Amino acid sequence: MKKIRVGIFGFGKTGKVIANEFLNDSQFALTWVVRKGYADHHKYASRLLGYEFDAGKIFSIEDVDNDFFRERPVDALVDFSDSSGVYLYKKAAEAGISIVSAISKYEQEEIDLIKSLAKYNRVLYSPNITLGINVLMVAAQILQKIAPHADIEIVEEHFKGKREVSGTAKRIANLLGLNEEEHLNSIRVGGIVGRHEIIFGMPNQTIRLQHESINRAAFGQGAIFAVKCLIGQPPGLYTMETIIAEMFRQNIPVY
Ligand SMILES: NC(=O)C1=CN([C@@H]2O[C@H](COP(=O)(O)OP(=O)(O)OC[C@H]3O[C@@H](n4cnc5c(N)ncnc54)[C@H](OP(=O)(O)O)[C@@H]3O)[C@@H](O)[C@H]2O)C=CC1
Ligand SMILES: O=C(O)C1=N[C@H](C(=O)O)C[C@H](O)C1
Repeated sequence: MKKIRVGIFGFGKTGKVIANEFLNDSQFALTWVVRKGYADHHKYASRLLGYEFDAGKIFSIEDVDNDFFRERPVDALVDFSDSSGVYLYKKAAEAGISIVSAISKYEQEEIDLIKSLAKYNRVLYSPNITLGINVLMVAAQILQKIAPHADIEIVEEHFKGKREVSGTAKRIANLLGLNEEEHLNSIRVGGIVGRHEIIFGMPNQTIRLQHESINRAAFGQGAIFAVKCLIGQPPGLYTMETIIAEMFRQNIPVY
């Protein structure tokens, strides 16, 4: 069976784990990895991750010229780099490559660029690409409608070095119509990969919806799920939330 060819932007804390998940999935062929600098330039991500075969040749963003995507065709580009990577998407989209962006925080200009590419290509954007957090986001919106008077607070916990507020938590606040300044609480401790909790406070009961990524492989499995979802789809802007919401609709229990 023809493998799904994937190229990855980013080979940092998360990108390395994402590359490993794709290398471990026989349905995929990791074709290249693009990173910002020249570290490990033209080495293979597979070898750096301990495999005995060559896959995922490493390039720098400086190598991504007008012919890069045509000379190294893939079916999907998976981005775990930096918001600046979005400015390379147009070349990929014009080469017919589906785009899965897992960048957690974009400025409006970058969102607008992604929307413009979605007019003629498949683009999936997800600030948190785990299956679990997107189930939590859909469930929270349903719960808010069921209990419209509940007090709601968001707590996000990440590793000590994460400077920015969680893009996931910002997205949750936006979905629930909450003021981030007032209802989003950030904690930075140790090596926490990512934990998000939405607390619904009512007079006589509290409901806590919580998701914890205990290994960055969760993001890799989410990216694999996302790439597979885009196969065969028409051009458009997709999100994990819309895909999971449809799965909710199809699986609501009937009593
Ligand atoms: N949506 C989701 O579920 C998740 C999203 N993320 C997001 O992924 C991003 C990366 O996170 P993390 O791995 O921790 O960050 P790191 O800083 O550890 O790694 C960033 C990587 O991106 C590379 N890079 C930077 N700029 C570019 C560019 N313009 N083009 C290509 N590569 C580039 C860096 O290259 P170099 O090595 O040369 O410096 C590095 O390899 C963040 O935005 C984070 O929020 C993370 C986890 C989950
Ligand atoms: O930087 C990270 O690691 C993560 N970033 C995303 C965010 O900011 O929401 C998603 C995940 O929580 C991990």
